[in-house]
Amino acid sequence: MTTLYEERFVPHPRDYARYDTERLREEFLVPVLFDADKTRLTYSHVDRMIVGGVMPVTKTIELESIEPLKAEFFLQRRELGAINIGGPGIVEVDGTQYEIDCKEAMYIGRGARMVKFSSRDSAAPAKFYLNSTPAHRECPTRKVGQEDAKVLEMGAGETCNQRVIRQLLVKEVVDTCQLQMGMTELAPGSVWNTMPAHTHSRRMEAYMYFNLPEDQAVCHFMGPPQQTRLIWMANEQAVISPAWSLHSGVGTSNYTFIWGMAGENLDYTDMDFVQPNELR
Ligand SMILES: O=C(O)C(=O)C[C@H](O)C(=O)CO
Ligand SMILES: [Zn+2]
Repeated sequence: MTTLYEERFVPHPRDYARYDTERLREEFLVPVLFDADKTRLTYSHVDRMIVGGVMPVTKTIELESIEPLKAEFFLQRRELGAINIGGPGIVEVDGTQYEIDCKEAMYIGRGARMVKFSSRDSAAPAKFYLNSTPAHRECPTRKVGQEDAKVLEMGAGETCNQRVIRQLLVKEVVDTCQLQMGMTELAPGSVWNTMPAHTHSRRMEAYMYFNLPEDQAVCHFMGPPQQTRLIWMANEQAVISPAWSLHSGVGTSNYTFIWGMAGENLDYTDMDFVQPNELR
């Protein structure tokens, strides 16, 4: 088996408030994304986003449909974003090859039948982080490099949240149905992401932390702003944030993360902010 998957359902915020540490992790944390020569997928019923990873080492990995999709091929009714966080890689879509280096993205539109992932060098394998959502129309497949990103400078050293947001798959850069993705890099010495925190009940979100030293951790905050909980996360793990939850984190060291969203609109700026002194 090249593809391993699991299915997650939608927790209610009233039930969430009673979860213990283990249950919180079972429902929201995606602990393993990358496995040599495998595709790992988590099908969340939160806006039906699939969060996953492909790490081709010794072979080319084809994106396979999974049983819950009941589809002839993976992208029959879906769109896909893939961001490489490893060594140089190649994404092939219906016979066309795209060279995807570290921190570069691919958007693959609905209807693409054959998607393949490979690495240039098995000693430095590519690691493609995937987000996929249902799509109602076909948008053109294209590569999105760092130079194409819309860049936002956020935060300040004084509040330990200085960071650069690179919006890769957003409506100003690429045409998508509902998927948005990008990458946020913290400045050295800054540890807080997404602070001040926000919610956006119009969209769910998934975060994937990387470039975090193996012996360090990110403490990820979630929940309604008046009832927050935390999940301790390691390098290259993801977390699912339902539309009722905020999503913010603090690291014991420097890190970068990829965010991906799906839902009602494609308006990145549509957020309801919560100031730090309002959180509970
Ligand atoms: O550091 C940040 O702030 C973010 O990266 C915020 C995310 O992009 C986000 O939550 C978008 O809704
Ligand atoms: Zn958000």
